Amino acid sequence: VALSANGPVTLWARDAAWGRDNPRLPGVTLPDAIRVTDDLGSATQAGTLLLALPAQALGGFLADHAALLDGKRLVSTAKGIDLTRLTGPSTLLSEACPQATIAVLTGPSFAADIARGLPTALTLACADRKAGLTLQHQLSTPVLRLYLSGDIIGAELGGALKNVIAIAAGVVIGAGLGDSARAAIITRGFAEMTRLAIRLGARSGTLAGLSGLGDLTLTCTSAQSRNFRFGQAIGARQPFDAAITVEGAATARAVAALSRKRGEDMPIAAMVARLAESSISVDDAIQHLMTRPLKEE
Ligand SMILES: NC(=O)C1=CN([C@@H]2O[C@H](COP(=O)(O)OP(=O)(O)OC[C@H]3O[C@@H](n4cnc5c(N)ncnc54)[C@H](OP(=O)(O)O)[C@@H]3O)[C@@H](O)[C@H]2O)C=CC1
Ligand SMILES: O=C(CO)COP(=O)(O)O
Repeated sequence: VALSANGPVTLWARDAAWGRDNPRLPGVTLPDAIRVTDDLGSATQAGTLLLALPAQALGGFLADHAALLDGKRLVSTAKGIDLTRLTGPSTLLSEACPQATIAVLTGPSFAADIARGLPTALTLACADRKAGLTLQHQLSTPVLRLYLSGDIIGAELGGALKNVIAIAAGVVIGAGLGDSARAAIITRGFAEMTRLAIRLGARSGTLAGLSGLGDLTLTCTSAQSRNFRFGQAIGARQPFDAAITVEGAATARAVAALSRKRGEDMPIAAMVARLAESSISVDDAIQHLMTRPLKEE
C-alpha cells in the first residue's frame, strides 16, 4: 500500500480470491495502483521483489519457487530464524537464489500503521552498497523513511530476536508483574539479543538502531504486537488463537538451539522457548530467572 504511492505495484498471493479487501489487514482497501494476482510467474517479472512471508514458511516457498526469483533484487521482510536450518531469511534467500541481490527491510512498523500512511522509519540492509542505495530510493516514500545499512546479519537478527523478548514482556504484563519488571526484561533482553547477534557477526551499532532497539521498544510496549499479545495470554493463563502468526515462538526454539551450539547464555529466550511449548509454568519461569547467580551488569 505504501509503495503504490511511488508507482504501480503487483501483489501476489497464493489465494487472491479475497480481492482488494484482505481480512488480514482489516479496514484497508487496496489502492487501484496495486494489481492483485495469484500468478507468480507474472508477479516475478519485476526487478525488485519484496518477500513478506512468515519466516517458517520461507524455506518451503523457496524450495518450490526459487527459479522464478533468482537474479532479482530480493527484499526480505520476515522477522525470524528458520527452525530447521537455524539461519535467518537472508541466508535462505542467498542459498536458494545465488544470482540474486539480497536485502532486508526491517524495523519498528506495524502493517496497519504503514497502511494508514502513518510516518514510519525502517532499516534497509544490503551488503551491496550500490544496490542498497537503489532500493533505499525505490522503497522510500514521504511517510516511509528508510535508513541504509550494510549489516544484513545485524538487521535481520534484531528483528528476529526482538519478537522473542516481546513474548517475555507480554508474559510479564499478562501475569501482572508490572512495568518495572517489563523494563528489566526489555533491558536484559536487549543485552541477550546483542550478545548473540555479535557472536553471529552483527555490528553492535545495528542492534542499537531501528532494527534492534527500535523494534524491541515497539513490540514490548504495544498491544498491537502479536508476539506481545501471545505472551500476555501465556502470562494470564488464557488461550491464544493458533491461526495468528507469532514469529517469536518458533524463533525462541531456534535461538535456544543456536545458543546451545555457540555456548552463549540466553536465559530469557530459553524461558520463552519453554513457555511457548508449555513445558514450564509461568511461576517456575519467573523463579528460574530471578534466582540465577548474581552477576555484574
Ligand atoms: N504484520 C506486521 O505488522 C509486520 C510483519 N512483519 C513480518 O512479516 C512477516 C509476515 O508477517 P505477516 O504478513 O504479518 O503475517 P500474516 O500471517 O498476517 O500473513 C502472512 C502472509 O503470507 C502468506 N503465506 C504464508 N505461508 C505461505 C506459503 N507457504 N506460501 C505462500 N504464501 C504464504 C499468507 O497467505 P494466506 O493469507 O493465504 O495464509 C499471508 O498472506 C513476518 O515475519 C512478520 O514478523 C514485519 C513487520 C511488521
Ligand atoms: O514486527 C512487527 C512490528 O515491527 C510486528 O510485530 P508482531 O509480529 O509482534 O505483531
